[in-house]
Amino acid sequence: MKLLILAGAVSLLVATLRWIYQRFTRISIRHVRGPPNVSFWLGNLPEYHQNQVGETDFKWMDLYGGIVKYKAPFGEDRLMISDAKALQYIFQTAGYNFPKVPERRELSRIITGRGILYAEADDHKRHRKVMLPGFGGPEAKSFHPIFLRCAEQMSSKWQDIINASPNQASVLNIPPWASRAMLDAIGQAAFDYNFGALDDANNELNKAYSNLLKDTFQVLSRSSAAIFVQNLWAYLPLKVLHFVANHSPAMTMHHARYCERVATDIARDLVKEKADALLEGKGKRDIMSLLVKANASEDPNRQLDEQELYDQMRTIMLAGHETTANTLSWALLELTSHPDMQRRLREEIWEKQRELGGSDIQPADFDSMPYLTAITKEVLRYHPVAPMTQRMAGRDDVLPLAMPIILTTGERVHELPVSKGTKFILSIAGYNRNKDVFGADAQVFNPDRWLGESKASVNVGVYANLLTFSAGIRGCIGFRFAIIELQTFLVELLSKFEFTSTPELSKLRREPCGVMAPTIDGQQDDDAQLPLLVKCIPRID
Ligand code: HEM
Repeated sequence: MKLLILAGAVSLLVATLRWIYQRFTRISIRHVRGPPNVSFWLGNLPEYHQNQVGETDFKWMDLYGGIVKYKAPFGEDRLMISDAKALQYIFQTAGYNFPKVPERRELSRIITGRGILYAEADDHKRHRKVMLPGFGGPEAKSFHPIFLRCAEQMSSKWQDIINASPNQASVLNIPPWASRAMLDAIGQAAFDYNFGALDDANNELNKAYSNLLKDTFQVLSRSSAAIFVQNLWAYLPLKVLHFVANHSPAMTMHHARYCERVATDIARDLVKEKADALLEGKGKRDIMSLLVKANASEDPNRQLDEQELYDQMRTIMLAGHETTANTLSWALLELTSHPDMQRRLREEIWEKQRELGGSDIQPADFDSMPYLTAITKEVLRYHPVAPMTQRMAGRDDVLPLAMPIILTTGERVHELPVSKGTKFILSIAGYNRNKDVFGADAQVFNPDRWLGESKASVNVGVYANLLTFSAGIRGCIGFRFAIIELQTFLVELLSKFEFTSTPELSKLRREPCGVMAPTIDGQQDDDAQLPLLVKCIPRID
C-alpha cells in the first residue's frame, strides 16, 4: 500500500512538471477548439468514458470539427481526431512515430501478454512478418467450412429451443450465443482445436473469456476514480507500471489474471502439439501451425520466443472472438429494427441458394450478393466494436488536415503542429460517421449507400474506407477472416430464422467496455444483452 501511495505522489509531481513544460513549450495545441474544462483532476474524461459509445465523439465533432482539444487530468491538453487526412498520417504515413500510450498498452499486456497488440516498432514488424502468412485472403476463405459448421451448430441448438417452446418462438439473448460460437470458430480455424464452448457454456476457457473485456474496461465508464488512477499510471516508470499492473488488488485485474493462467496453459500444450506434428511432417493449415512453422525459420526477423508464441495465441483468441461476436449481435439488432432490410437480405440469400441448387453458398458467392455486402459494410461502419484507439506523438510533428480548422484565435489552419508526448484519441466511431467522408446522412443506418459509386478522396481503413479495422501498419490482421465469418453466420441465420423486437430494445445501450457491447439501461453491470424474439422460418422455394 505504501508503495502505491508513493507511486501516486511521484506521478502527481511528474504530472505537474509535465503540465508546466507543456504550457510553456513552443508547440502548443491550446488554441485548438474544444469543450470547456470541467475539472482539474479529471478534465473532460468522465464525459468521454461515461457516455454511451460515440455520443461524446459525435457531439464534439458537430461542435468543433475533425480535430478537438479536450482536457485530461492536471489540465493536460489532448486531441480527439476524426479528420481523414490526420488519421491516415498517424496510422500509415508516419510509420511507428505515433506509438500506443503506455498505460493502455500495459492493460493490453495483462490481457494478451507481449503479443502483436503489445509490440512496438521493430518488435512489431517481426511479429507481423511471422503472423501475416496465416491471414491472407485464400487462408481466410479456406476457413469457411469451419465457420459454417459452427454457425450450423448454433442454429440447430436454436431450432431445438424454439421447437420445444409453446409458441414456436423464443426470446434468445444473442451475445453469449455469438460469443460461444465465435470462440469455437476461432479455436478450430486458428488452432485446429475444438474448445467446445457451444456444447458446454461452463467450459473453463469460455468462462475465462466471457465478459473479459467488460470486466477489465467497463470500470472507466462506472467510476471517475478509476479514470483518475488509470491516468496516474501514465506518469509511472515502465518497471513500476509493470509491478502495479501485476499486483494491483483492483477487482478489474482479477479476471484478466485468471484468464491469463487458463489461456497460457492451453497455449503451452497446443504449441508443443503443433511443434511435434511439424517434426513428424504432419503440419496442418491452422494459423497456429503456420505460426510455429514460420517460427522454425532460421531468420531471426521471423522468430518469436516461446512466451511470445503463447501470448500470440491469447491475442488471437481475444481479438478474434469478442469482436466478431459483438459485431454479429449489432448486425442482428439492425436487421430486427429494420424488418424491410431483414426481408430483402433473406430474399437475396434464398435467391442465391436457389441458383446454387441447394449447395452451400461459398465465400466466392458472397461477392455476387450486393445486399449482403452492403449490410456487412454498413454494420461495420455504424457499429465499430473497437470504437477508438489511443496513440501519442513520438516526436514533434505536423498533422495534415483534410478539412481546415478554425482556432480560438480565429486563424484558419490546414495543418496542425503537435509536440512530442501529445496524446490522442483516434475516434473510429467518429470517423465512420464523418459527414465529409460518408455524406450528410452519415448518422443514419443506410446500407443502400454502398450500392452506388464510392467517392472517397482520402482512403483510410483497410476495408471499404472504414476505420473499423483500424488502418496502416497496425491495421487489423484478421479483417478478411472476420468478414467471411460474419457473412457465413448472417447467411445461415437469416435463411432459417426471423428476428423480431422485444420491449427491452427500447432501453438498449452501446456500452463502452473494451469492445462495444449491447447492454440494457439500468442493468449495465450484467452481462451483454440483446434479447430478440426468434422464430424458425419455413423455406419458400
Ligand atoms: C469485427 C471484427 C474485428 C474488428 C472490428 C477488429 C478491429 C481491430 C482494430 C481496431 C485493431 C487495431 C487495434 C489498435 O491498434 O489499437 C485490430 C488489431 C488486430 N486484430 Fe482485429 N478486429 C476484428 C477481428 C479480428 C479477428 C477475427 C482477428 C484474428 C483472427 C483479429 C486479430 C487482430 C490482431 C492480431 C490485431 C493486431 C494487429 C497489429 O497490431 O498489427 N481481429 N483489430
